[in-house]
Amino acid sequence: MHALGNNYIYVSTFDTKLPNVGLADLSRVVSDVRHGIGADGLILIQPSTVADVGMRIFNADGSEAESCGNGLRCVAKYAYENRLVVESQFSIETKGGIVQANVQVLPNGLAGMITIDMGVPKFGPESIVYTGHDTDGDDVVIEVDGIRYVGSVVNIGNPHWVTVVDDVDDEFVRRVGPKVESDEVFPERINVEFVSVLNPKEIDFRVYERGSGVTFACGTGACASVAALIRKGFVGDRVTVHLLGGDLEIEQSKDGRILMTGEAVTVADGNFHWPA
Ligand SMILES: N[C@H](CCC[C@H](N)C(=O)O)C(=O)O
Repeated sequence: MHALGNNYIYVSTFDTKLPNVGLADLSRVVSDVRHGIGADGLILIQPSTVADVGMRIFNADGSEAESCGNGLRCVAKYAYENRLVVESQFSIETKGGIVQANVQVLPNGLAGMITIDMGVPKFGPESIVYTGHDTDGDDVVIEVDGIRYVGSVVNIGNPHWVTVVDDVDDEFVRRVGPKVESDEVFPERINVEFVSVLNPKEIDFRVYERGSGVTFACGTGACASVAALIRKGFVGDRVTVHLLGGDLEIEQSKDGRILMTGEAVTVADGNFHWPA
């Protein structure tokens, strides 16, 4: 499945037995377009004792993340269409907390747009694992090639560093993104977002994801970016985020919750033959 081109291999443990391998290895193999299938990572859809369904997400490098916005919308679509849940509104457990899904049901009974209530984000270096000292409120300064860049730190289940740029330039994202992602002040690494404010209701967005690199879209990154920009007064409380793969609608509720609405697409289903 994919959401705005951010694709993962989804395995439901409700009806599939996982091969007897480490999940990090499984994610690395299935994500490899030459030796596996090709994706930004692996997502497990599994039973939960504290929510209607559970999700675990592994990046292409095998690292496990706390949450995944695009993944949550695809999990919600799968859970609804495969009758893992009975209602169109239900809860999903992630390592980063429990979120609420709301599935738009189309006339044909399939899932349309999906809204995930991502909860209230936390802000600033104290909300993540950070070992540096170059901070200013929510912001953390990272030096790359002798230039100091300021970014807002947001924890929306997983960690993000959001920097405002005049123009989201691909070369800049690919050059600066990995150096921030793996800077020593972030022992657990971090997702890196580059945003350009077009007007109070629209931003351009690019991402260098922790563990997957440049992806077409990052749902948690879009949520983190809008939350950070609202705090700075740069945008209103309803923003269209223009990502490489398409648009997400992000809204902050009166009580500070971040709501993300967007697509989820099923590409194929079948059996993966683990190498002997
Ligand atoms: N790379 C992220 C996980 C995937 C997030 C992204 N694909 C999304 O849609 O939120 C991390 O290590 O926290």
